[in-house]
Amino acid sequence: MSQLTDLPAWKALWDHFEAAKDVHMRDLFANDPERAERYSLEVDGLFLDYSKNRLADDTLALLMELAHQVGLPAKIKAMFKGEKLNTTEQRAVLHVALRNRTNAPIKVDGEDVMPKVNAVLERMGRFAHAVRSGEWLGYTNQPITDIVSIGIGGSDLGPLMVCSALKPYGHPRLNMHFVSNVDGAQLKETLKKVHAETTLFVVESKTFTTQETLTNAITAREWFLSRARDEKAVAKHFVAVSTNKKAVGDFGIDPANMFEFWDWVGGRYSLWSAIGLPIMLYLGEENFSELLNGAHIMDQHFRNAPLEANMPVLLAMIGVWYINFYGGGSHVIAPYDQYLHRLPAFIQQLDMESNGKQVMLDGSPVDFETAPIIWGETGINGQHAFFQLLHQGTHISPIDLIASLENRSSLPGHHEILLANVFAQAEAFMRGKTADEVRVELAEQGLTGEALERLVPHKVFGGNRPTNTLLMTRLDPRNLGALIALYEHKIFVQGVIWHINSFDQWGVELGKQLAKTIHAELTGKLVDAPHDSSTSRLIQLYRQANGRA
Ligand SMILES: O=P(O)(O)OC[C@H]1O[C@](O)(CO)[C@@H](O)[C@@H]1O
Repeated sequence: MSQLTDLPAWKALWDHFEAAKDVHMRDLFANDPERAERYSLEVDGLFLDYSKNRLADDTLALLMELAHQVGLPAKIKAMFKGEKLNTTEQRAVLHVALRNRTNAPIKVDGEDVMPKVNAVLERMGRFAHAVRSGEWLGYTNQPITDIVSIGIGGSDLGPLMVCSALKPYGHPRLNMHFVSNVDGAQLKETLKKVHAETTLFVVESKTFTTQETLTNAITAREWFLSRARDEKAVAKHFVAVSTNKKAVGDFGIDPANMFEFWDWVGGRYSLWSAIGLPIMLYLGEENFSELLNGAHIMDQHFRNAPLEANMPVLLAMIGVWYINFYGGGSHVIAPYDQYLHRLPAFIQQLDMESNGKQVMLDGSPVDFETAPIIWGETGINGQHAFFQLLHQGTHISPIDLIASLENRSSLPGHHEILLANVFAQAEAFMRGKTADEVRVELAEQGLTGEALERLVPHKVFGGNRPTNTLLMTRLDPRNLGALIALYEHKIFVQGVIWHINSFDQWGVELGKQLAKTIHAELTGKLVDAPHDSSTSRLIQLYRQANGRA
């Protein structure tokens, strides 16, 4: 495999970095009045301003050259063609088929997957219609009022994030609940809020072997049966979403109540599949279709736009510039929208579980950084918490500022304040405040001499801190679909650059294995498995506290 670090563009980028690393964005803006226009682009209802980054035309040209040299265009084609890019599991990577609105055939092992994708989508639509219209009745013949989605990771975060983001589109009779944590507190608190007669449980698990989800599902079923007192009633109140028909049957959910998806849909890329059932139940078939439409528009853009005018590619390569050259190991997602408050958590899994890898496709170790640490919070709350570090700390953390132009809260006076803060933060991160500007400001406040000078270094902002501003016309299903697909493809591009497999997640396995043994020890089924002294002591402490010493 050609080594990334041996590629001419990689080497040229290092030379360029040495020459350009100290350039200040203030100067880049001063020297190019058209910078904002040239360094921005729009895809449908999504506008990206990437002008407030430490890069110039030659930087971008080299980054695009690197993308060509690693063979990105061919990899994009390969994904859409259904090639098995997930090489450790021998699986295709085809979340794009789930939102393939043209219905052009997409083949896996010679079989066009579109007919089965559409068949499941239609079934989901019929079921969602029955629940939403009130035709689907519980065991006491009442319509469903509460939906409890039980899943974790990719089988939770997508539906949770989308249902939160699109709450204004939600069905007025339906209350959505999401249970992921095996800490019984979450399920217990949820069950306090619902009634067995009017609650539908959607058990979501790609493998249907995930301990957290199955434990929660079993407890939920026991709770339900303790009220309904009729096994037959389960069929009206439990449905499953999975790739594993047998395990669903073994669990006791009628396969007729199972919505299927396939191993070529990665967990964290699965909200477009039947895993999106809670979304469809809450938002309806039309809005779910719009979500798919938005993603499809981004897919088409990603597939067809030249690299230098390709939104996911630009975001990815700008990320590579900071991660690999500036050593910026973290990336902040800051939505200025309360409805998007779960977006940072969603993108955190999407990015870190995909690209948190240390070996390349051929198994050899990487000798460069891969995925950044993704973190974030609603921007306005972040401003009053961690933005201090982003402005004056020692790390460089690029930030995505995400907002909608249209006001959805309909409370007068709020949206302008919100957007003023988005734009002000982007400006402040870029411009900073020089020592001379601080002096003028302090002098205006009446300070002079030593008192003034003592304060100056504390009040200086270096600026030159990178941000991308992503604006949606409005936060609606279609724009949200496009936004999510944008991040999915960005992450794919970075994985291609780094020669890693973005679609497996072996790193989550070891802890799961060890937990099985320790669980057996905590429950007295196994005595004293070999551990290090720290782990043994922690187990001992648990036993003492629970009278099992
Ligand atoms: O859908 P499942 O099989 O229950 O898995 C849930 C999550 O667990 C993981 O495998 C990691 O723990 C994720 O990749 C996945 O989204």
